[in-house]
Amino acid sequence: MIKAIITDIEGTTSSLAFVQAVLFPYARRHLAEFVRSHADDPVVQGLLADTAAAAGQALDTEAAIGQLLAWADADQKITPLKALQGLIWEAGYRQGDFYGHVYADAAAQLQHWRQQGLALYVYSSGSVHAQKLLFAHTEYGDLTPLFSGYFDTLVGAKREVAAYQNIVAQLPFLPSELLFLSDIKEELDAAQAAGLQTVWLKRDGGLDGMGPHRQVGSFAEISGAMLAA
Ligand SMILES: CSCCC(=O)C(=O)COP(=O)(O)O
Ligand SMILES: [Mg+2]
Repeated sequence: MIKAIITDIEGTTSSLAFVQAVLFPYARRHLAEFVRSHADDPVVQGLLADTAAAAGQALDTEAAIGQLLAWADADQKITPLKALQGLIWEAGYRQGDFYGHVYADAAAQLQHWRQQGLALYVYSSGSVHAQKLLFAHTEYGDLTPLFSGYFDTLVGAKREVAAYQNIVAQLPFLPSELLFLSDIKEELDAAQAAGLQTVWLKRDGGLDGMGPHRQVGSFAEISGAMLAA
């Protein structure tokens, strides 16, 4: 029986288009100026050091900016880039430049599950800070009170089994009591290999019922029977 649900964001609770066409371009547009204007901020300095280390570069602000932009263009889920994106989006949310997109079916079902006593968690490549910002600024209001915890790439990459094992180690549930929701098959494969139950969100259709993961087109199709299994 499922006791807790862990959800992905992009393509699962929230539209791919919002992340790809709103969030990522906003962060890219402001990245160089943000880094230069926060060069004295110890948090940003730490992220630049992490960038140089990950890239095998000497520590240099302009070289780090170039590397971060290259990772952003390739949608590389490198931890210092994801952390920096979160810091840049904070200003965007605060100024009302955009809302955090959450599908209506996801907002409704998350509230329903919470009322039923299920624990809810997020696992996204976006930093925990970015996750909280998104769910705090939705058109349905602040959804962060629904969640008991957040995980990002600090537990590992989403296609690696070890990441899900690390999450399980931090939660008071058996792996089989956890349901992981994602739009990416490789993430679901990794979660399943760690013993979690899985549901594949296929929001663009193409449900074929094939393979090891149950498939749905929206959160509304995640039935009580799936949670009782
Ligand atoms: C936290 S919102 C931005 C999502 C993001 O940065 C990203 O890379 C998408 O990753 P996900 O694991 O949610 O598919
Ligand atoms: Mg996703």
